[in-house]
Amino acid sequence: MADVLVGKNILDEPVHGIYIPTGLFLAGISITVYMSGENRLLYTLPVLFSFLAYRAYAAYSRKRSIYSDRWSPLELEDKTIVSKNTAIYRFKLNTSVETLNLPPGYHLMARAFINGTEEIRPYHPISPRYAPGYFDLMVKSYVDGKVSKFFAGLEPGKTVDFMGPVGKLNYYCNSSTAIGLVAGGSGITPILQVLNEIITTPEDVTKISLLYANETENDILLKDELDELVDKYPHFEVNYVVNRPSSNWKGLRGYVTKEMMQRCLPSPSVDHRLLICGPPDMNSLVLELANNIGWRFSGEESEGNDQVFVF
Ligand SMILES: Cc1cc2nc3c(=O)[nH]c(=O)nc-3n(C[C@H](O)[C@H](O)[C@H](O)COP(=O)(O)OP(=O)(O)OC[C@H]3O[C@@H](n4cnc5c(N)ncnc54)[C@H](O)[C@@H]3O)c2cc1C
Repeated sequence: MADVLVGKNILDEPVHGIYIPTGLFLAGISITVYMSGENRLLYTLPVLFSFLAYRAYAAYSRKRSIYSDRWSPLELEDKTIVSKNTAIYRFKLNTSVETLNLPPGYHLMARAFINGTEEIRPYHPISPRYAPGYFDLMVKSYVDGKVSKFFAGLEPGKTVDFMGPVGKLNYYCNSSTAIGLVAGGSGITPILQVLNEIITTPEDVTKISLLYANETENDILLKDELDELVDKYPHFEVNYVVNRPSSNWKGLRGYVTKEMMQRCLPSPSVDHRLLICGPPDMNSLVLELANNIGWRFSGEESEGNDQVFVF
């Protein structure tokens, strides 16, 4: 899996950090020796070999930032408030060229010690898979929540322990012709990962339809960003459904219904998939409706290739 590199950091990357300077150095020495006939310049070669040894050591001793079998503290770089109870937290990876490279639908475990007790919760990063040097978590804080409230109190410079990745979903480019996504509240996070994966892969032409349910219109997370994506990517569409809307709300109202699913999402078919992430009650309701419409699922915990997948 290839990592994205930004130009200014290309020399930090192991291969380029060795080949490019070596090539330039050798070309320079060869031309100078050829033009001047001064063979003593070849005595500079030990300098080159020392440089190569240093670059190779630096490249191979570089550590990954997150492991699946132990906790790693990562520094909060930035925090962006997106609604009254939700913020995006940007964490730094160990180097500016490392990418989290998390498959869509996979999450990280975050650990906090609250009143001396270890608390562990899962979170789905929402940044693009190959974002260099960082990843973003979007966390909704609950008044009586332990870890989500701990996040809300974090300031840049503080660290949080992470472990991962964890997950099951198998997604391959163009493996379905159309995908229906149903999200509720902060359940939008894994849905954004799948969406990101599809729209950042130019050859992926999967049609994506999102039905996003919330209590009020103020609870809709990243609405402007989602609407922008609809304008930019013709194969993506979104419908919002709000349970307690204001009188100005022009979108869908109430809880998700069978008619909404039939109108806003692809129909059940072997070429189509349905991915669902919301609070448990909403997931149960959507699965029941999906069953009525004709989607087939095992009724057990979702497996990676399931046509109907609940995160
Ligand atoms: C696979 C997975 C991925 C997740 N990814 C994200 C993510 O990217 N972003 C994110 O914000 N959350 C995500 N969550 C939820 C997250 O793991 C925590 O459960 C959430 O942050 C609350 O933890 P807490 O310790 O603050 O609350 P807890 O201390 O565990 O719960 C305390 C109280 O908080 C309230 N509460 C907690 N969770 C909910 C909820 N879902 N709906 C309504 N009230 C609730 C309830 O009143 C509850 O009694 C994910 C969950 C799973 C299973």
